[in-house]
Amino acid sequence: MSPVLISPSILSADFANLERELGAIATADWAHVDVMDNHFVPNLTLGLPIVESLVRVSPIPIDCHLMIEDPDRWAPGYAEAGARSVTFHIEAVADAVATARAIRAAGARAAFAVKPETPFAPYEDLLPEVDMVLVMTVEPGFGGQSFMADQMPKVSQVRDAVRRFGGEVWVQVDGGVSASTIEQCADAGADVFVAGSAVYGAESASAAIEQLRALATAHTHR
Ligand SMILES: O=C(CO)[C@@H](O)[C@H](O)COP(=O)(O)O
Ligand SMILES: [Fe+2]
Repeated sequence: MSPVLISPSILSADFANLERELGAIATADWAHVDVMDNHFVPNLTLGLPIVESLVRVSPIPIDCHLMIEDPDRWAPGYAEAGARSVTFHIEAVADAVATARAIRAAGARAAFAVKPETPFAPYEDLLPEVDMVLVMTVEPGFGGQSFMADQMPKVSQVRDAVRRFGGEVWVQVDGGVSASTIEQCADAGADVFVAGSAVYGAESASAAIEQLRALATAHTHR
């Protein structure tokens, strides 16, 4: 297995042709699906019925990023629908341990995400309960925003905490990740990279995926 995972975000894809758009990223590791409810974030995308359909036609596993209120209630359903990984926001969840356990019990990898202004340190004790931590490198809600380099110390902090913990917890970055920003993410300790506009905005999605993979692999510490 490659030491890094590339997870293109279909938020930048053509929503009228999602099966074809998933086919275009078949050489990636995961397909990142941004679920937004217009409450936790000021944008509305798609929900469970569409994720169920995407799981059926996707050539690669689905990586669900839930930007929704009350993930305690909804997140396990995305795991039951067949998503490989389900990420809820720590700012939205009431019981992170119970939600992560319910996601894992339904057969998916569990993860929590932190917004740019949310510190990681108060949640370090959750590491045994999850398979990944997502450090947002933009304010959640929209694709195509500028990368926030000031989040790199937080990525390093998560990586250091994972080393101390000693288990295998992946560190994901999401927002503004491109050929010009991915190396600093890998240097800081990220190993799962979400990229929307950098992949779907490229002339060739597969060439963009390979370029991102090569750059990240050259800078990873995993
Ligand atoms: O979760 C989000 C936005 O909230 C992301 O997954 C974006 O979809 C990434 O898009 P780019 O910043 O890579 O264009
Ligand atoms: Fe996302």
